[in-house]
Amino acid sequence: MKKRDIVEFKIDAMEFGGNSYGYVEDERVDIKGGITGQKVRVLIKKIRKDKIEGKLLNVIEKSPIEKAVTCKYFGECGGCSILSIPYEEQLQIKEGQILDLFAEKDFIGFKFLGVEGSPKFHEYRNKMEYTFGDEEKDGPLTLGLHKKGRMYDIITVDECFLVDKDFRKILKITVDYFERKKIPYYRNLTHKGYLRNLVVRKGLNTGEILVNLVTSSQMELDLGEYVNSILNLEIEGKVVGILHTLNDGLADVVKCDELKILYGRDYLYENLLGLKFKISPFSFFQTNTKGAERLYSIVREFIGNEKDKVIFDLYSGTGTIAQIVSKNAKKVIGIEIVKEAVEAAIENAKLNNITNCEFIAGDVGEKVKYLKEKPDLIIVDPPRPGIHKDALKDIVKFNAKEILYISCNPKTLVRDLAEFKKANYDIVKVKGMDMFPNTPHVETVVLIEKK
Ligand SMILES: C[S@@+](CC[C@H](N)C(=O)[O-])C[C@H]1O[C@@H](n2cnc3c(N)ncnc32)[C@H](O)[C@@H]1O
Repeated sequence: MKKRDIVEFKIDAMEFGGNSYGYVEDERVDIKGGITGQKVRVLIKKIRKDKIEGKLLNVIEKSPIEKAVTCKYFGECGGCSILSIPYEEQLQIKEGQILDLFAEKDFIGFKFLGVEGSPKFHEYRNKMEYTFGDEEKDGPLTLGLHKKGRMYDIITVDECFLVDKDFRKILKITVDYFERKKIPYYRNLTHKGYLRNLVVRKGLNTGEILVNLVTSSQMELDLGEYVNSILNLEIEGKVVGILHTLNDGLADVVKCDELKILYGRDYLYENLLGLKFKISPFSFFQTNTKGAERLYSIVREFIGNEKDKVIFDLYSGTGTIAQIVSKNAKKVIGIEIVKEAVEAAIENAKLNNITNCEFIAGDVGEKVKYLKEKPDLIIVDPPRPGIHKDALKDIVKFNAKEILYISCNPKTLVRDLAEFKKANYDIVKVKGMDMFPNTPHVETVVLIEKK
């Protein structure tokens, strides 16, 4: 086998995160995407001593496990890559992936409670970040998701069932409006153009919707007519704010240079487990509301009913977990790097009449070592890269009896658990919660205890 060869093989197994592999003449080839049992055509991209990497060109034969009904964009769109696998089997695959990763580190003797399915399998997302573009050179304006494996081609996904009807209607009216006006989209190659993203957020329990149009500052456009078209839409929810974010950053990510409120307010409210949360446009909030209610209930179950604990909530976002566990606590201290999320957390605690939570803005790696309290329980919920090794060293120094680790990446989770094990922590309980049906991702909750 050599670089640029095109090979065909059957996929042997899928790994956590969406990669899979198969064998060509006893040599393992790793690819992005793919489902166990599919016969695929693959372009060999890299041959290294320890690894051969290929690019999936197309699926020649479906896998026998692909029995579920898919959507019209399946196979072309980069989202929902395992939609064709029946949901029960998706959960089994995720369970196997978590257990494999734990086994690779020789973790044994813990209670594994399986992977719980999301209460909603379709229309579960409360936030979508759509991109403006086109599907073919100089074709009509599109607004939606990236085509699979293509950086610059965008498919309009106005029939996508990851979100509810309101999202689909807002997307459709937006793309039609700007196509009619012939407004150019921002091209990432030349950095010229205006329309960049449309971010829609909805409180699934309150019905409140926030629409955020993200553009460059290369044009000055009167957006009054667009705002009215959104406000006149017949939808189930209620649009509480229409925002205009200016972003002249070169990277293809939503970043805010300036935020203008075109209508209403720049936040929405969501209710979760009897608490009210104010969510600002750029703060982290779990994207599967019904799944988040289950995830946080698992957190409550894992920490038990013992009262008067001192709890740290590290990587606290808008303070959801801190407030949910506050009933069991004498005091909760949250640390979060996004300043506006901390401001929202403080406001949220006031809104919920919670007086025993304190939130600190900053990097866990810098702030945690200065905390004076002695925690009984430390909750960590880091982003995908996991806990920075220096922060982990400082966390361990607190000698807390229990640590509850919530992770959206079981690979970095097991890496960090191995460090906690070295510091004399034992894994007690593990449970997966599927916050992301039809995608290769899964959330894992782990309780560890000091020996
Ligand atoms: C997976 S989210 C968890 C948020 C929150 N626990 C929740 O359930 O909504 C991870 C959070 O960590 C924050 N974060 C990322 N790196 C950080 C760091 N070095 N220090 C503090 N917070 C960080 C992110 O902004 C994000 O809000």
